[in-house]
Amino acid sequence: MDHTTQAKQQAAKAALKYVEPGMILGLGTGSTAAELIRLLGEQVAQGFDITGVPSSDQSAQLAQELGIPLSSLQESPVLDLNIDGADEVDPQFNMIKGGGGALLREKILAQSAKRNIFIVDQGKQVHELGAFPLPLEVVPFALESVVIQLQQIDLNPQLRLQNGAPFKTDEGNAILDADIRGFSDYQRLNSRLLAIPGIVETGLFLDYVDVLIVGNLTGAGILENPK
Ligand SMILES: O=C[C@H](O)[C@H](O)[C@H](O)COP(=O)(O)O
Repeated sequence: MDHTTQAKQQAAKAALKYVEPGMILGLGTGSTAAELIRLLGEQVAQGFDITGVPSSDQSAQLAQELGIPLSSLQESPVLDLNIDGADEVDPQFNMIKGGGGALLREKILAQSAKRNIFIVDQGKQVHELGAFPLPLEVVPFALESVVIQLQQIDLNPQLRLQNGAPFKTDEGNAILDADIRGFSDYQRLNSRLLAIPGIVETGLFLDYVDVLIVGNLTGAGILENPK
C-alpha cells in the first residue's frame, strides 16, 4: 500500500472515534471518505448503529455494498455529523473540494450538519490554495457563456472530461476547473463566482471545518478550528 493511502487510512481511523451510536452521518466522497466508509462498514457489521446520508451515488453504492443503513437528505435534513475529504486545505481552514466532482452535494451536506470533520493526508495541506484547480459546477445550458466570463477574469477555465466526454455530476451538471492562483481573498472570489448565472456552486469551502484530521504514516493530527 502506498504512503498516501496509509495516511488517508490513519485520518479515517481517527475520525471514526467521533462517530457515536444512533448518529445520522453525512458520508463524503473520494478515496479518503471511502476509507472511512469501509471502516464504518466493519463497525456496522459488528452491530454499530448509524445511518448514513451519502454525498454522491458513488459513496451510496459503496455504503450499500457494506450494509450501512442509508437515508436521504430529504428524509434526514439535519445531520449530526458530516465527514468528508478535501483536495487542499490552508492554515485558515479554507479548502478546495470537488476533485471527484461531488462538490455541490458535499457542500449541501456540510451546510446541513451540526458538525463537520474533514479528513486529509498531509499532502493536502498547503500555504495557499490554487495548485489544485478550483472545480465549479455549471449548468450545461450556461457552459459557453460561463467560460467566456471566467476567461475575462483570467481564471483559464477547463472543461472537465471523462472518457473523452464532458464529465457529468450526479446533478447532471458540468464541471469547469479554474486556475485561482494569485487570488487571496477567497470570500470575495467565491461571491464573484456565485454571482455568475449558471455557476451552481464552487469548490471553495470556507468556514466549514470544525475539526481537521491530518493523517500521516503512523497516526493523525487533530486540528480544531477555533471559529
Ligand atoms: O468531489 C470530491 C470530493 O470533494 C473529495 O472529497 C475530494 O476530491 C478529495 O478526494 P480524495 O480523498 O480522493 O483525495
